[in-house]
Amino acid sequence: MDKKIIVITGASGTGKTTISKYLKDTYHIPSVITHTTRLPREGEKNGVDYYFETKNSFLKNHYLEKVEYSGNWYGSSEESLKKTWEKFDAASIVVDTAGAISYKKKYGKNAVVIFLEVDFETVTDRLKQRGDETKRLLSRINSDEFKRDLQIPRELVGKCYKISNKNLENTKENVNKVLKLEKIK
Ligand SMILES: Nc1ncnc2c1ncn2[C@@H]1O[C@H](COP(=O)(O)OP(=O)(O)OP(=O)(O)O)[C@@H](O)[C@H]1O
Ligand SMILES: Nc1nc2c(ncn2[C@@H]2O[C@H](COP(=O)(O)O)[C@@H](O)[C@H]2O)c(=O)[nH]1
Repeated sequence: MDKKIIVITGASGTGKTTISKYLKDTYHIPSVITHTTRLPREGEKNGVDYYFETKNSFLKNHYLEKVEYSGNWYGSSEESLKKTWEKFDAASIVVDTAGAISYKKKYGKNAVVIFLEVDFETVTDRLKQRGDETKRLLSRINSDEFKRDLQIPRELVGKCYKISNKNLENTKENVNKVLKLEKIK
């Protein structure tokens, strides 16, 4: 079987991490952990949610792609994906749309891109409820990256699955359908 990377993308707060956890809990599809210079949120653990880096340590790693998002750096390594593929046929990764474009370009049909769509008001409410600190939340929802990621970028039009994440149960059903169509599960 071809190795697959399920690339979960969309604006901050659209539910990407929630869906990657669903894939892990329900289908045992592991998530590739990425690196960030952002400080951990309450409850986040190094090596589980992210590899938390300083600006200096971030620069020492080699990345397949890296981005600046709302004032912090994020990057993912090819080595982590290859290590995961040694043990599993499919893995997931949570990235912004710039990252999703990079994965699609590099892995073609082996990159199954899921774009999660939620309207601006709902996503803002969800970020508040998640406990994001007000100053950071405002700076994030006003960032160019956040606004950009509310829509599918032209590079991914016709090359990704768009799923509305209004209702989580419906979203999971739609994700199940993608896994079947792509012969992942
Ligand atoms: N369908 C849904 N209905 C209501 N709440 C949801 C739904 N999906 C996710 N959430 C909640 O919305 C919040 C944001 O979800 P999540 O952290 O998964 O988003 P994200 O896209 O990974 O965000 P970020 O890019 O900022 O890391 C979480 O508190 C999550 O529990
Ligand atoms: N292109 C990449 N985007 C990444 C990576 N790791 C996370 N992300 C995305 O950044 C924003 C902000 O994340 P947050 O955890 O601070 O809310 C979000 O869209 C993530 O999906 C990465 O390695 N590359």
